[in-house]
Amino acid sequence: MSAIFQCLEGARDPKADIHRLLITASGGPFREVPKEALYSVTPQQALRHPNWKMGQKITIDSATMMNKGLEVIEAKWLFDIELSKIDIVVHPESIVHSMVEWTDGSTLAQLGPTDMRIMIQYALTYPRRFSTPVPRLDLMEARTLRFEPVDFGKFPCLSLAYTAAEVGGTLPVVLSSADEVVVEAFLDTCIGFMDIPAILARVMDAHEVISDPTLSDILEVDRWAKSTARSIIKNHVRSNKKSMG
Ligand SMILES: NC(=O)C1=CN([C@@H]2O[C@H](COP(=O)(O)OP(=O)(O)OC[C@H]3O[C@@H](n4cnc5c(N)ncnc54)[C@H](OP(=O)(O)O)[C@@H]3O)[C@@H](O)[C@H]2O)C=CC1
Ligand SMILES: CC(=O)[C@@H](O)[C@H](O)COP(=O)(O)O
Repeated sequence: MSAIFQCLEGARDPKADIHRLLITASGGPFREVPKEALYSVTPQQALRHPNWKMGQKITIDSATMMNKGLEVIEAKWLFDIELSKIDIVVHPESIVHSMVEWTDGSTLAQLGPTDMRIMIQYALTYPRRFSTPVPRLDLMEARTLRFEPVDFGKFPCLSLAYTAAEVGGTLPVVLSSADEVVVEAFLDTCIGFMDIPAILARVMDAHEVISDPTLSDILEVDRWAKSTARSIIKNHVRSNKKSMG
């Protein structure tokens, strides 16, 4: 989001002049793994992010690409941009941290080393910029910047996030809260990697959306989503045990 914010700096009328936001995603550890293999990947494999050293939850979210889906929801609200103007592009190098394409065909990109300390420092020092201990980006070393389309079929969490963003109300709460529980269940090897989107879809389907929620509605929906995810996981584990005899 810092990258988008930086690309928007100085724009007189961003809402009118933006053609689309391009949020970059590394593609995670399974970018080149065939979909059928994802049913048997382990938490250890999912935690091996190719570029970023992050916490366990966000690292699994990067592997399912839910992290990028959550960023789409963030961007919609942070920058007040309609969903149809928010695209994701896979960029394995994680050097371009996102881009803004303008109505005149220009595209502004924010590049930098793959290190969050720069983005966090800029959030603290804005509008000034100060030196950091982070090694500088060397494009002569990077040489190639690749961009690939997102595979929505392989990463169903992305479509769930776009659906939550489209429907709005309390559905993004359900997605985010249930995701916490489901990711934990995967890390605890209670469920498989591809059970993550399957269980999230079931929780979302079971939810009656409140379109204009109060804070207490949101807190209650957070509780409901986590409890519903837990009971689906419990039944899932129980039926797995039965099928294994
Ligand atoms: N790391 C990165 O490069 C990036 C991170 N982010 C975002 O930053 C956030 C943190 O990421 P990261 O540091 O990697 O994650 P970690 O899992 O390493 O850290 C999460 C931290 O949040 C705390 N926490 C979790 N739940 C709660 C809660 N309910 N109330 C208060 N604190 C809580 C944890 O505390 P405890 O240790 O006690 O569980 C832990 O200290 C995430 O939202 C992630 O999406 C975004 C972009 C990049
Ligand atoms: C650094 C940052 O903002 C993370 O959100 C990072 O983008 C996660 O990696 P993915 O691009 O693989 O989700």
